[in-house]
Amino acid sequence: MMTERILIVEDEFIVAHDLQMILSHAGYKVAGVADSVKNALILLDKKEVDLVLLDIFLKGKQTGIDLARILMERQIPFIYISANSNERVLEAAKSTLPYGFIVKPYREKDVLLSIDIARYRTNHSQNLKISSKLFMEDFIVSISMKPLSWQKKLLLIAGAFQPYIPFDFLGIIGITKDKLRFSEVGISRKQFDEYELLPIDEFLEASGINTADKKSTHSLFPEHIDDAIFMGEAFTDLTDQVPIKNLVAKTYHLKSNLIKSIRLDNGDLITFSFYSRLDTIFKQEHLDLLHALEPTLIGNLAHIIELEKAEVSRQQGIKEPVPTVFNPPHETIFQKIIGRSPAILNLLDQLLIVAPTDTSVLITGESGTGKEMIAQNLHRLSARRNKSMVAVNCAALPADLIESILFGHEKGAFTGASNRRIGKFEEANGGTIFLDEIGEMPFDLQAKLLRVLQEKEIERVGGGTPIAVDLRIIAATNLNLEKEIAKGKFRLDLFFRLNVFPLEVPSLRARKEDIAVLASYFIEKHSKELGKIITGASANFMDQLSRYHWPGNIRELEHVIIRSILLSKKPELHENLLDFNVEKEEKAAFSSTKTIAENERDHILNVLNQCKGRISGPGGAAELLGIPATTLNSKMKKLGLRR
Ligand SMILES: Nc1ncnc2c1ncn2[C@@H]1O[C@H](COP(=O)(O)OP(=O)(O)OP(=O)(O)O)[C@@H](O)[C@H]1O
Repeated sequence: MMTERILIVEDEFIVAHDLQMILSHAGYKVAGVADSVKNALILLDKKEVDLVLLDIFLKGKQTGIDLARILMERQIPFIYISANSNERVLEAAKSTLPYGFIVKPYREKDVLLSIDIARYRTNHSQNLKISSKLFMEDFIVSISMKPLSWQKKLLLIAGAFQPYIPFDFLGIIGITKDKLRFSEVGISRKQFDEYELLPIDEFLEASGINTADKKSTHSLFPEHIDDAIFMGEAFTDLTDQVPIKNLVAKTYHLKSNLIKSIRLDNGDLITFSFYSRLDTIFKQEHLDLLHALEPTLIGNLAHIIELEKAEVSRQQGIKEPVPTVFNPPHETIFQKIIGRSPAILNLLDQLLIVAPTDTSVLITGESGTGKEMIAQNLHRLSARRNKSMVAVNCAALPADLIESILFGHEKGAFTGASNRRIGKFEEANGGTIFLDEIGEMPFDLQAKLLRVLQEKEIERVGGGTPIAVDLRIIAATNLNLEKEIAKGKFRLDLFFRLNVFPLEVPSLRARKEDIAVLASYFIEKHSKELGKIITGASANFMDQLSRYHWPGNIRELEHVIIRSILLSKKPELHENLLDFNVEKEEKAAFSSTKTIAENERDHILNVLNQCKGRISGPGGAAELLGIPATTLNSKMKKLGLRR
C-alpha cells in the first residue's frame, strides 16, 4: 500500500530534494515541500496529507516542534528528520508524540523503514480506536436492556468508560429542553473497580451547603459549555466561574475536566463531565470516542433517564435507599498489584487496554517500581496466558553468550557448542518474551531483535535458515532510552518499534498515597512468612515511611519492612528500627545546600567526564548542555575548570 501522500517540511534544499527522490522512487506521492511552518500550513490547507516528514529547525521563527503540535491536533502522523540529537530537543520532540525520528545523515532504508513503522503504528492506533468504540457500543446497548436500576446502569457504563477515558469523578447533568434541570449525579472512583454514585443534593448536603447557598450554587451552573478539555489555568478559570465545579474539584482534588454534551431526540441535553486528578490526561481522542458513541448514547440514554424520572415521581419526595456502590466481579483482575493512587490506577487502565492486543509494550520506570510485576500481569491478561512468559534479564547475561542464549545455536557453531541449543525466543514461541533491562542489550544484537519484531523470525547462531516465531515482546528498562540513543548505544528504529505502547510505572515518590497500604501489605505478608507476630506499626514509623524519598522504590520499601520485622522485639514496629531518619536527612540536606555556581561547576564537570573532555562537535559537552562551545569555554575559564 504505497498510496500515502507525504509532505516534506525541510529548509535545506538538497535534503528536501533527496527525500523527494527516495519517496518517489519507493512509490509514495509527495504532497509538497515546505521550508517553513507557515508554508507547510498553506500546503496542509490545500492538500490531503497522510504523513509529514518534519525537520526541527526551519526557516522563520517557528520550529518543527511548533508545527508538530498543530499536526497532533489535526491527527496527522509525522516523523522528525533532524541532525540534532541534543537531549533537550529530543525531550521536547518526544512530548509531541511523533511516529518516528530519523537522524541525519540518514540512509534511504532508514527513511523507508520509519515510514513502514509509522504506517504500522497508525493502523494499530486505528484498530485500538475501532475496538474501543465497538466494545463501548455493545456494552451500552446490553446494559440498557438489563433489568437494573438506573443508578446501576450508569455506574456500569461509567466503569466501562474508565480504560478509554480515565477519570476520578464523572458528573452527569441532564437539562430538559425547557431548561428545567431534572437530574445531576456524580460518580466518584473509590478503587480500581469500585464507584460510588451520589445525587447532587446529597453531595451538597454532605459538603455542608445550606439551602440558600444551594440555590446560588445551582443558579450559577452554566446551562451549557461547549465540548472541550480544561486543564492548567483554563481549569482554574473554569472552577473560579462555576461554584459547583469548584466544590467538586476541591472535594476530590481534581485537576482537569473534559466536557461533552449530547442532545437527545426529545430535546433533552445530557452533559458528561469527566474529571481527573492528573492534569494532562485528557486528549482529543477521548472527545472523539464520545463523539463516535453519540448515536449509541442518544439511543439508550433516553431510556435510562425515563427510569430515573419514573422513580422520582414514584417516590414523591420519599427517599428509598438505593445501592450506590458497585463492585464488578473482576475485583481480582490484577495479581498482587497494591495501590490506589491516581498514578497507579491510570497505569492499570492503560494495562487493561493493551493487554489483550498483541502489541509490543515498553515498560519504563525507575528500578524497583514493579516493572516485572506489570509485565506478568500483561501476559496473564492476554490471549497468550496459557503459554509461558519467558523472562530474560539482558543486563545479567555474559556479553559473549547473550546472542546464543537469546537466539540459540547449532551444533558446532562456535568452540564449545557441542550440541544444538534452543534460544529464549524459541522457548517463548506461542507465548510472551519479557526482555528486562533492554537498554543493556548490545548494539549489534539490537538489529537482530528488530528483525524478530518486524519479520517474526529468528536465526540460530551458526544456522543458515530463518525460523518463524510467534511471540509477543514486552521490554522494560530503567534507563532513559533517549539518552542512550543520543550516546549512540541504542537504535532509534528499535526504540520506535518497541515504543508502540509505552507504559510508565510511577516512582514511589509520585504515589505517596500508596506507601501506607504497601507497607501494611508487606508487614502482613512477611511477618507470616517469617513466622513472627507483628500486629502493625507505630504512627511515627508510618510517618517516617511516608516522608522518606525512596530512591529504591517498592523494592526498598519491602526490604525495609522485612528488616524491621526481623529486628523488632515487640509486636508493633517502631521508628527506631529504621536506619534512616527523615528529619536528620532534611537538616543535613539544608546545611549542605550548594550555591548555584557550585552546582553549575559540578554539572559541567559531570558532563565533561561523560564526554571524555570533548567540548565541541556532535555528542560533545556543549551540545549536551545545550550551549555554544564558545560559551562553555568561557564558563569553564570563569569556574577554573580545565579539560
Ligand atoms: N504495586 C505493587 N504491589 C505490591 N508489590 C509490588 C508492587 N510493585 C512492585 N512490588 C514488589 O516490589 C518488588 C520490586 O518489583 P519488580 O522486581 O517488579 O521491580 P522492577 O521495576 O522490575 O525492578 P528492576 O528495574 O530493578 O528490575 C517485587 O518484590 C515486587 O513484588
